[in-house]
Amino acid sequence: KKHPPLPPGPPGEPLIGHLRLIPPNNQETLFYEWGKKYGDVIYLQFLGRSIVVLNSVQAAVDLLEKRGAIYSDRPKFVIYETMGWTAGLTFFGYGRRFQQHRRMFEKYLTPSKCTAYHPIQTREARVFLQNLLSNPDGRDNFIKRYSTAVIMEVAYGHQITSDDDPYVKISQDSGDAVQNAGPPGSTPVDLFPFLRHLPSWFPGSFYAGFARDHKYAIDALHNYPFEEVSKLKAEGKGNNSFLSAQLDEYELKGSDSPVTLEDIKGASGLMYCAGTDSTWSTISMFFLAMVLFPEHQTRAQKEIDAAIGSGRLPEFHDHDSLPYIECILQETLRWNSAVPTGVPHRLSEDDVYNGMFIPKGSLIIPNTSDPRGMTLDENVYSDPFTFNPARFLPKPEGNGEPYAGGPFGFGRRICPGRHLAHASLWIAMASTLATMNITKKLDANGKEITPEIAFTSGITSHPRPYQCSIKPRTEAAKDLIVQGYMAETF
Ligand code: HEM
Repeated sequence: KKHPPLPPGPPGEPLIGHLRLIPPNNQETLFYEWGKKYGDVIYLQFLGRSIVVLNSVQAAVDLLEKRGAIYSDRPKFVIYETMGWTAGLTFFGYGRRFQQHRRMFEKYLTPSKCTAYHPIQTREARVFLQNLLSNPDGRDNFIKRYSTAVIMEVAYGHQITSDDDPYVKISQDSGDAVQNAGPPGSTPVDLFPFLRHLPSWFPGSFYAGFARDHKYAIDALHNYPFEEVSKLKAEGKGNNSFLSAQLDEYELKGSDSPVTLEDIKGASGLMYCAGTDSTWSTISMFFLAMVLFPEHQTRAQKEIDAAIGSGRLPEFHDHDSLPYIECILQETLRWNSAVPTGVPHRLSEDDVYNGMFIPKGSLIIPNTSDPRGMTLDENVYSDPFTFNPARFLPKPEGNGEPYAGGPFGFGRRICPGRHLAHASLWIAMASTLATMNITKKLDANGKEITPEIAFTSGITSHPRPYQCSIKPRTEAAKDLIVQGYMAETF
């Protein structure tokens, strides 16, 4: 059949295409390099499977949003399925089950519903500050604990009070499993599902073995909270959570319920999983940015001092009087966001874009929020590698540049947790800036240690471990942290 030419791309090898050219990790960097050479839309091929990488927001909006009816399917996530993700929205194709799960999430996570979770976020932000005060070197663990605590309470109504809590273990094991499961939807096993049946030493099968070994963690994530909340409900003590609300609706609708108990388990497990690592990673990026670009920290602190003084901690109602904090949040998402190559979409019909033929079944990878991808577009962002929150302020104070499109995905699959995520990020950032100074650590010779800008690879990307010094800004700030913690937890 005659069709227009495929999008441009690097030459592949006979039969195997680009199989050997695409690295298993940090693919986004290579995609960006190819994008600069071949254009915004590049075509790759793995043993006959088409992959299209989108390197500009324009192309992603044109295809994933404007043509959402055919670009919202997902490829098969064989690795995640093997691991036990059989009822999670992220992994559903575009169809009835997708619509049902999407409704469950959207109904529970509207901007106005999300204001009901502010007290949880505020309390956990205060606990976070107290933890930083007691042990600044535990920063990354405390960020993780904060992100986990918020989403765990929203999803399951469970409040973490100690590290021995069984939910903490479940969260650690499931987080490790997801984080190390390879590029989502594009490992060799995802592209050639027969590999899942071969032993993990067989070339290309490694992630299938990994998935089998970690299924226990994903099963526990689905079953344990479900059983705990069901038990509470049986005792007439249901809690205020996504899981409990879904069970209430299920009971109310009885046999007319459009979803099953498996759907409810899957949706709550996914909410927990999708919301934890991404928030944790984004707050870690924020700390890294504050160490490397201290001038913006100083400017934000001046803004906080002028707007709310130094006699109390920030609250959500301060949001509109702290525009620079919002710019810092947005710049963190642009500079280095948590999900660098998004989650791949799948094209469900042949399409033609700007004279290029995109075949049905292509895996569409939006090279989104990484600085090496769309947000590095020099036509949109001046000096794009530099962390500069002022770029968003209107001219002449700033550059009037737009917030990054893409950190939360695109079109009909855009992240349904983005309002909750935004609030978690905002209160953590504002509270930290109001009370702490984040600076470079000194080595044994008194020389500053400059953290490297480097990231892990996986469905979410974290800064590689780095050191920094975190100290209260003043004695008064220290008192505020302690008082805030006591007021929230006793
Ligand atoms: C900073 C935090 C977060 C970031 C950067 C982020 C980013 C993303 C991205 C890039 C996608 C893929 C969208 C696409 O396919 O086009 C996504 C999907 C998703 N996110 Fe988030 N997310 C965050 C927090 C959350 C939270 C807090 C929740 C839940 C409360 C959540 C739930 C989901 C779900 C369920 C999906 C799958 C949507 C679908 O397939 O239709 N995310 N997220």
